[in-house]
Amino acid sequence: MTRTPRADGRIEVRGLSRTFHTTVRRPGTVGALRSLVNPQRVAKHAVRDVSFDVAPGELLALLGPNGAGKSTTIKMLTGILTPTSGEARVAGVVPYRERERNARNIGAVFGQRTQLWWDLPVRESFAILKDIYGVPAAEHAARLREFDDLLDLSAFWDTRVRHLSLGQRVRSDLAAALLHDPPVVFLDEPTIGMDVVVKEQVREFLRHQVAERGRTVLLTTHDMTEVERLAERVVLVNHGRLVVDGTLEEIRRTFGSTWQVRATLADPHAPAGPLPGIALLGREGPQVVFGPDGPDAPTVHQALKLVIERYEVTGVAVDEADLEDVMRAAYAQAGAV
Ligand SMILES: Nc1ncnc2c1ncn2[C@@H]1O[C@H](COP(=O)(O)OP(=O)(O)OP(=O)(O)O)[C@@H](O)[C@H]1O
Repeated sequence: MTRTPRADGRIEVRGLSRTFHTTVRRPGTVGALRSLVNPQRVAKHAVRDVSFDVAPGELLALLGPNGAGKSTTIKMLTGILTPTSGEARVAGVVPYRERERNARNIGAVFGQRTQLWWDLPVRESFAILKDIYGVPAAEHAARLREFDDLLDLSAFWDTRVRHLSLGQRVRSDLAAALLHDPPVVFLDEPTIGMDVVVKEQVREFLRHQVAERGRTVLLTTHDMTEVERLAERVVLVNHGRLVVDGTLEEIRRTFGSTWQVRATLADPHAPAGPLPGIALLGREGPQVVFGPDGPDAPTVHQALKLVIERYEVTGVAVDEADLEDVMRAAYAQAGAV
């Protein structure tokens, strides 16, 4: 058995901002010449005054449209970029001040590119990482066994990285990122382009790493199924700013209160009426339809429980707003800044 990580994997982000300065070319030949002599500088505020916390052992999804500032935030937390202002701590370390110390506490996987040695078989990359991080041999072997059980690595770990399929490569990257047992893991679109079976395998692995190993995970993805399967809490960013921070339940309640609970009553003549925060939307014989009533309406799961407790039912069905629609509503309402 591998031990659970000892360092406190908390992530603290306070007023974090990052501005990029780039030069733009003026149009036309004269413009190009002018730009050579007097370059036109423009400021891009990629991340603006962002604050949030991730508790040890929590999986948080950092969501936002293309260009919202997610990767720039992760780069500051991994120590690759220095913020323009604000502060961040990852497992107690300021990442961009103490890059090496931070590297020992974190694992990072960027779905679009590998951190493994392209020309080496996967297992040799693992051996090099073991030496770099000074992982004791028995611990390394035990962890590899655990990762192999969950990710089926041995089927391809003697293959050179350059010959791996995308799914095999990302599974190898995940294992490589966690071999030194970091308390904090950053995943930037880890399952992009994977087939559904491999995606589910990777999600199961991540659930296991959070629940059984107590790792803190910060995940970016554009895949709402992934968010529903993995995340309890979500931070939404848009144009570099944080626009929503809440649990999926809170976000659904605020931006997607369009659920319906349809129940079939055992007695078709039994009286039916509203419940606290729940309106009776319609009735036809034994079929009754309930929906949310007001801003303090319960979630669909709570409503389902209340309906079943209150009425004797022979069948029940639930319609819930699609998470994609909920997020669109969240951007439209909260993101219009
Ligand atoms: N090195 C850089 N120089 C200049 N501008 C940059 C640099 N890196 C990022 N940006 C800009 O900062 C903004 C935020 O980019 P970022 O990559 O953080 O977005 P993202 O939310 O990760 O997007 P995606 O979902 O497309 O990956 C974008 O407008 C991007 O063009």
